[in-house]
Amino acid sequence: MTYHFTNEFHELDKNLYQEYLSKFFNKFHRHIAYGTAGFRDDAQYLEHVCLRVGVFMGLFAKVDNHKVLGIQITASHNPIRDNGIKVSDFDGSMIRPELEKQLEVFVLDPNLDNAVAELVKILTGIKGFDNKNQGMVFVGQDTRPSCPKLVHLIEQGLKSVGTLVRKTGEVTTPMLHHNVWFFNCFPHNLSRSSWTEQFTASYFNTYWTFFNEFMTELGFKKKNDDHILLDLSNGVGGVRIGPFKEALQKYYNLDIINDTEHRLLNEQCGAEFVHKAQDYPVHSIEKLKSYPDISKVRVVSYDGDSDRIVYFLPRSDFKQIDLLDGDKMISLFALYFKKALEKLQTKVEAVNKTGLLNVDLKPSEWVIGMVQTPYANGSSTIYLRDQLKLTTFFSPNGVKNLHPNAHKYDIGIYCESNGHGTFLVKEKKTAELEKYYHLRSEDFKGTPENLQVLKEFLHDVKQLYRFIRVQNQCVGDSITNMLCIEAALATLNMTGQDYLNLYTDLKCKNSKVTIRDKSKLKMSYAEDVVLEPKEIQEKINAIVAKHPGARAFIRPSGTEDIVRIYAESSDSAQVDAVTNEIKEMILADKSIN
Ligand SMILES: CC(=O)N[C@H]1[C@@H](OP(=O)(O)O)O[C@H](CO)[C@@H](O)[C@@H]1O
Repeated sequence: MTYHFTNEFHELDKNLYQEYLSKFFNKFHRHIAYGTAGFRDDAQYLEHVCLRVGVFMGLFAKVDNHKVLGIQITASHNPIRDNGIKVSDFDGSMIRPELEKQLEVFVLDPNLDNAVAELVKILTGIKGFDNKNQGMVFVGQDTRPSCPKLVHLIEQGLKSVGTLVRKTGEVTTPMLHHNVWFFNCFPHNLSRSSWTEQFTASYFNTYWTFFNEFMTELGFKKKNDDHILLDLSNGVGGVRIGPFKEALQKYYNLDIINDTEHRLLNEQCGAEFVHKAQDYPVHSIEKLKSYPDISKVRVVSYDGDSDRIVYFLPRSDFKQIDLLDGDKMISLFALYFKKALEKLQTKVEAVNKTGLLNVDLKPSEWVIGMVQTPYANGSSTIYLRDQLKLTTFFSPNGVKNLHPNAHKYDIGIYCESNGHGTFLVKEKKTAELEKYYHLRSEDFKGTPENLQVLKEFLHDVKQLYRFIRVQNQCVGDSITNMLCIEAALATLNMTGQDYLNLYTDLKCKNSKVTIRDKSKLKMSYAEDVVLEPKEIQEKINAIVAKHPGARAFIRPSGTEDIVRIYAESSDSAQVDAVTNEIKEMILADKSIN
């Protein structure tokens, strides 16, 4: 194989690339796709992929000489032997769709010259691209043993095209995305040569500052018998929770389990386990038994890289849990925003009558859009659409699909049922609120009644602004979602039980089955109808028709070599029956086996 990078590429090291490529390409013996959340596989098959992703991102980084891109090595909820690669665009969100497709082509092309030439053609069409630029990429990792080697290969790929690398060490995936967003999009005093820990510290400083202000303004006081028990899935969250753990004691009695045994990553613990098994994570029961009043406890589980979160309420017999999943979380956020906007509208009208301020905010016109996947519990959609009267939209699975759909609304709230999601508020809307953030009623002159109206308006507008700033809007983030859930519950004066009672979940089951070739299944846009082979969907329809009130679908997983089966109904026996019948039908079907 020969490589003809042009000399124009800054500090190009062809030999370095050649050496690594010959060593690792032969291990690359199977098709690898950019799945639901980036590349993911058994770590031993990712060496070549890392090298290629490094070259790709190194070239993409040359679009901007002053900004940075990000790469995170993690396989999130997967077993410890797996690993994966997630990539961040300049705005801190997942890489733009056109380049995501190209990245897959780039990794699979056996001819590197070809791959580079094609990529450069595309990058040339992006404003700012200049192959003499020296880009920079932040590279983070989770706690898996395979990470150091894969990070090293990413680094070699980046360096081979002359791009600068800043290794941020063990960080959660949302922290990596935050660091990129913060450096590129938020006002700060850092430069590319600042200490890595200064970027990382910005994460705590940004979100904690706004949360702390929010809770202080609310007058929230710690209650002695309320406890939060945090399960960190033995993942990278355990490495980075420290400052939050300490600071949060101001408002909550917070205990942490499953934070340091990294070799037991995701085993019987964490958000994926709790969501799928609907069971207590390991070590939680002993801890729960030590609390005086279990009805006052909320258990919170993060996944391995801390981008997903679920809550649950324990029961006194420790046999079942009451799950508060991603659908419940966004229902709470929707309720918070709906009430906050309604209240703010009345405050705007009142303050405008005082003549002290001329406020041009129109909160009642802001559009809140809810984006869910077909895995969303049917009851949540009914609550959001019929009770809260909000727009609901169904997107394919995977944050990369939900996120852009949520961008269409003034406030776009999205989440996968498993707890992966966030809310997005248009920058223009956030700026409209920010205008009032530094105003103080003490600096105005007027009657006491008018000043009181002004004070109340400023309180509400600032609280809404702070709430928005507590959220990491790049990707789903367990830490910031937890802060937002707690801030919303405190504002709405809701207990864990009130949160659970927002609506009653239908019974549901997520199961998996392995077939010979999952790629034979061609799916509809939202991935809940099998388009090909047609007969499979007909058979599913026939099974579901036998169980009135049930809903079920199958879809090939984008992160594992399996097909997922989802079934829901108000009757759990029916859920089991539908699941089993679909499972048997799939295993017996010759067209996919
Ligand atoms: C049903 C389900 O839980 N699917 C998960 C899972 O994707 P699959 O493509 O279904 O394997 O992993 C993704 C990445 O973590 C997550 O975004 C998604 O929600």
